[in-house]
Amino acid sequence: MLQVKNIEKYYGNQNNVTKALDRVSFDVCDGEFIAIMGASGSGKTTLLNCISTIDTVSAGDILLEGENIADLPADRLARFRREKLGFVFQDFNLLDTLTIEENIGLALSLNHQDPGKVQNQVKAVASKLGITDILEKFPYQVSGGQKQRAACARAMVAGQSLLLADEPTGALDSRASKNLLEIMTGMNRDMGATILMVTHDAYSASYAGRVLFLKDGRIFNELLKGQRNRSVFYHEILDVLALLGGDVSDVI
Ligand SMILES: Nc1ncnc2c1ncn2[C@@H]1O[C@H](COP(=O)(O)OP(=O)(O)OP(=O)(O)O)[C@@H](O)[C@H]1O
Repeated sequence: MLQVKNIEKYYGNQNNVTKALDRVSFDVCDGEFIAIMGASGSGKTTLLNCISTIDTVSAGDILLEGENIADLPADRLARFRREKLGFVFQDFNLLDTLTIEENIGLALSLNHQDPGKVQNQVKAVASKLGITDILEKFPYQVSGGQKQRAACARAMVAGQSLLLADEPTGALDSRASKNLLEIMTGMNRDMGATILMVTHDAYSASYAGRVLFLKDGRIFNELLKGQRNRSVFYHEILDVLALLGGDVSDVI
């Protein structure tokens, strides 16, 4: 589904260059749940921004369902993002002036879909994520955990291929975080969502099936959960983080 091939990203100019990504390559298969971890400044957000077409790579290629995103003309980018990518951010990014229902259906409405059909699709996904009772409310009237579930619904309501999550539990307390991670696991396992999640948090990463560790812009290690349970996987993630060095308190 997603091929990241030897990508590099430099910031700055000739006198002051920061290499944020250094020959990063990996593939994501349809139906995978992958976490990307690394200390602050290791390149996680840069990687996500390049995959989400918000930023461009300095070298290398990113292919989503065989299509090279660097070749997309500017006028197709917004539509590409709406149709192929779903986003879940730390700070929810819901529009305050729209109801939860309107927020979830926004990508479909922007694609000029029939309002009746939009409503049916929104209701179907909202019911799966347990937020049917808040559809008429505005974001300020619901909890952080409910907002994030609405963001998850928005991220997959249009049948988007890939859900990109940037520190999705960052603004939630531990109970709401656990609830969201269980919802995301359900979206992955039962609804076939392919998820790429950036996180500082080993507990969040332990819900994924595979964890990629970035260090200084390069892939330092990779862990596969396989048949192990989440708690064993969590401890293995902590072991790799200890090897990664740096300020461990920063990454757990
Ligand atoms: N717009 C920019 N201009 C210049 N340098 C940048 C820019 N964005 C990021 N960088 C640099 O690129 C490197 C990678 O940054 P990035 O934000 O991707 O790291 P991160 O792993 O997401 O960190 P954090 O966990 O703190 O968000 C860092 O050295 C950072 O200072």
